[in-house]
Amino acid sequence: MSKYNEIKAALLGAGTVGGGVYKLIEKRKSEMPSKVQAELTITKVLVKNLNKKREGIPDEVLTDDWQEILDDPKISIVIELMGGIEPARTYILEALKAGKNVVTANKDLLAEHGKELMDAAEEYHKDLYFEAAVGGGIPIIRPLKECLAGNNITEVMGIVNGTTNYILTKMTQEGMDFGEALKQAQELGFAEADPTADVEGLDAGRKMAILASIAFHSRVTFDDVEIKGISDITARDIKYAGEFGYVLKLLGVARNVNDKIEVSVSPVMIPEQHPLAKVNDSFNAVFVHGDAVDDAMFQGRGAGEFPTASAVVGDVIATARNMQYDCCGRIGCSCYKNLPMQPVGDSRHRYFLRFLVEDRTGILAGVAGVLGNNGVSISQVIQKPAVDGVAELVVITDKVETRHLQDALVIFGEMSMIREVASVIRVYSQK
Ligand SMILES: NC(=O)C1=CN([C@@H]2O[C@H](COP(=O)(O)OP(=O)(O)OC[C@H]3O[C@@H](n4cnc5c(N)ncnc54)[C@H](OP(=O)(O)O)[C@@H]3O)[C@@H](O)[C@H]2O)C=CC1
Ligand SMILES: N[C@@H](CC=O)C(=O)O
Repeated sequence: MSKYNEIKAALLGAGTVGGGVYKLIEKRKSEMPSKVQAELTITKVLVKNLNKKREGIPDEVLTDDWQEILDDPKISIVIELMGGIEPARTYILEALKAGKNVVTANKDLLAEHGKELMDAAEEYHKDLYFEAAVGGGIPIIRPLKECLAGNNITEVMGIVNGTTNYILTKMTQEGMDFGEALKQAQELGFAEADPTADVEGLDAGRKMAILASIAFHSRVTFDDVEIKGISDITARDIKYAGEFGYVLKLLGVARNVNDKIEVSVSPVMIPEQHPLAKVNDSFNAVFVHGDAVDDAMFQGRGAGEFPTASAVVGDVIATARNMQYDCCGRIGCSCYKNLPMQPVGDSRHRYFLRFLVEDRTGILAGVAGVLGNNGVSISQVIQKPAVDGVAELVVITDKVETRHLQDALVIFGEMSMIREVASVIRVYSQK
């Protein structure tokens, strides 16, 4: 019989991440007494389908009955890895109310109901950790909440979705088509249950809402984030990016500009020499700018079984340690400000515009005229010869207020010389 007491935990979900967490806790089992002065055991695993074969998880711990976990007073940590809003939200609230600590990787839930969950954790003095919800295996939540707590953070920016970074990397480096790259990302366990959330930027939007809330101490929800995904990105856009010396990435940007917050997710052309341009495959990277630390960068695998399990198990160990010292619930909600959001039209960016135009003279002058009349100046141009009567004109603008570009786009839509504005993509520029 062990001299240590036993901390019992339950897993909700045994998919990509849940399976990884079970295996990683088993792998570290013998070291747990040294790490947390207790044995740590997963005694129950909640799943939907009891008949599915689970590699590495014994059948006897599986259950499809949440009540069995909730009613078990010996289970003191609930690890939610089912995903989605319901029943995850209800289960977490019930677990906290029943006096159990919670670890989750569920960004969908936190981006929408973060305040409600935090309030419940505070009310019942329990831990609610969610390191894996942003950046997979990268430590970023606790560094922001704890290590960087002495800073006034004004910018958080980075690549926060592994699936889209994998897709864009494969399209750029191997000329792979979008569908094939997405299929591979799904097979590798990076993608969400519905990969639309990845491809359309929703997953990254949820993560940026969570990061911005923590960084700026003001609640930002998913609805506050301006979002554009990568489903419209074509091989031609990627090729032109290369011609101009850029690499295309799905970038999340959160800024506090004079106490107004702007948060966006969109494809951005990044200079080839920028550190983010070299972050490939399922890797994520997050830049943080604080008044004391200056610039800090966090990089690592942003998705997948064991990178994500790494963050979840770190949270479970932190919770177990807090339990030993009776200090659960010490890191609660840090949103003590109520800052307004900056309207999207006010934000300033450079843009890449790709036009399909009639094959005749005067097109560049016409396009430049409309842009100029709306206060948009051009910094670079590429014109391609016509194929089947349609020519291509590509311009990169200087930094403009987004509303001015939007006004110009309306006028382009009415010009007969312009067949289509095929792409409008942001180009990276310093603050
Ligand atoms: N995959 C990744 O790389 C990352 C995922 N995350 C997040 O982690 C969470 C889990 O993701 P992932 O492991 O990929 O998801 P999966 O789809 O692979 O697994 C989900 C698991 O939850 C179970 N489940 C779903 N709904 C219910 C329910 N109503 N009752 C009981 N069990 C249920 C499923 O059961 P069954 O097996 O029976 O179907 C399955 O075991 C999500 O919130 C996701 O956003 C975070 C970071 C990275
Ligand atoms: N689907 C997500 C998984 C991790 O959060 C991603 O691809 O980043």
